[in-house]
Amino acid sequence: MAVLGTWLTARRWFPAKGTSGAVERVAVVDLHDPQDEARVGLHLLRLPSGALLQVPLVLRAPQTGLPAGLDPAAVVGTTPDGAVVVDGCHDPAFVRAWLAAAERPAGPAGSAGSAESAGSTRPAQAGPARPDLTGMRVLSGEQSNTSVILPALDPPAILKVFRGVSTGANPDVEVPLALSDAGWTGVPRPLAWLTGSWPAGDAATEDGSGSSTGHLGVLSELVLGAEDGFELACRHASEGASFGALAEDLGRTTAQMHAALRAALPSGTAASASADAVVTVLRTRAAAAVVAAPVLAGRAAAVEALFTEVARLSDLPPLQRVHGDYHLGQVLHSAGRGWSVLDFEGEPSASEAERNRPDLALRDLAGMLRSLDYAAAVGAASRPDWAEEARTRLVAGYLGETAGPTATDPDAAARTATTSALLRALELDKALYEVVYESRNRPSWVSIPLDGVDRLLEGVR
Ligand SMILES: Nc1ncnc2c1ncn2[C@@H]1O[C@H](COP(=O)(O)OP(=O)(O)O)[C@@H](O)[C@H]1O
Ligand SMILES: O=P(O)(O)O[C@H]1O[C@H](CO)[C@@H](O[C@H]2O[C@H](CO)[C@@H](O)[C@H](O)[C@H]2O)[C@H](O)[C@H]1O
Repeated sequence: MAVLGTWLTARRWFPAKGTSGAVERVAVVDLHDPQDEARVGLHLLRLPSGALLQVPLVLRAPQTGLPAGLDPAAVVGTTPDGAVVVDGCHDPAFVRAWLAAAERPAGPAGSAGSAESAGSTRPAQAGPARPDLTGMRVLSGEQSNTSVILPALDPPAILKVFRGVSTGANPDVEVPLALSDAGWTGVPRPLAWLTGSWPAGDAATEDGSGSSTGHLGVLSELVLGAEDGFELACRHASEGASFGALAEDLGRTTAQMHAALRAALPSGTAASASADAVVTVLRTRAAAAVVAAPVLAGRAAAVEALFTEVARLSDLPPLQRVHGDYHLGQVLHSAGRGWSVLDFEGEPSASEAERNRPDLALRDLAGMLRSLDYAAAVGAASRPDWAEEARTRLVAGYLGETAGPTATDPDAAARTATTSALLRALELDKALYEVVYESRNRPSWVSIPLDGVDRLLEGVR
């Protein structure tokens, strides 16, 4: 822990910025690199909040030197006995050890049935004996986790190391696996995943073993020639180019994702949501946001007034499994595949129960509407109607693909009004979350969601 020191707290993926309290190591999952004597360990650190953080490290004896091409900035420090400590995600020894230890689906995609949970007994296939790591590189973007691109693997892949680790199946393994097994091609196929165990601490374990098991990372098919949705949208905004057609297509992909989620992971609650239950969740989240970001305090009464309108709605749509943190940075666009959807982990700070809870599918659409607003701001959209056009086309694409209200439907007007009231409330909910997220992570961006909050509250008394 002394070696990690300030290196740890300065990482983009370190989630406890601005909080005090000790960070302690609770376990090390040891891995073995078949080609190197280095010690590869996945260090699991308990944060003051109780959450577990994964930090893969490679320790090398001083005389052995560093692997060729290793970024010198990946060296974290030196232990008192002289071992060089390397940030594992940058070190080929870690990737080889990970690939050797990971589980893989038995047969071709689509033949293996439904997704399994962490620690499953899905028959494993062996990993490559000598994986080709040529061109390996760590993504440097705004990520809560850490991803390593492995373009020379067969097939080309991306390894995502989960920084936040929790007991049980990680939705970012379970959901894409279920969607691909069900034949939906809008998600990159998971190729392998790693589970690990650690002492459960005070928590009671189901099997009485005193240890917890959970997913530590996933290797997925790399979408070739893909552009990140946020960068694509920002570029269109700054060039004054319409994003309408791409947004409409994204709306259709989103509706198809929701249909695939309903089919692959039925939620078991066919019943519609009650307006009271929806508003209770909205109020709880808004209250937490106001505590975390005092800049919202003056808006609390208007927020409550908008939510009260939702409490009056009847005939809400059924709940289902959703993406949970849907924004332009979670979708890729490529010429060959169109839109692909990533990252089913939900909001980074959500509890496991919150991530798996059936929800309103419109929550995802609302997230994407917020993201178009971000793209207009970050890309400094030169056309005043850029965001409005993209937003309208996104919703049109989505509703056109769902069995939404039709001209012959006698309740069409009422259902359209319910959809738009829910979308507005869910967009506000996301914007409040974003104010907290930006205050903690990118304070200079906080005005983007704050402007969104104010726009959504316009005219609300
Ligand atoms: N299968 C993939 N193919 C190509 N690029 C990917 C793939 N998965 C992720 N990426 C890239 O990695 C970035 C981060 O991935 P993501 O799963 O959203 O991680 P995080 O949860 O840390 O935000 C994406 O924005 C995208 O640029
Ligand atoms: O992708 P993550 O699961 O890590 O999501 C978190 O980080 C996102 C930032 O990368 C954050 O998204 C917010 O900023 C985006 C632009 O960078 C914007 O497109 C999104 O609409 C906005 O919410 C996300 O909220 C957070 O959970």
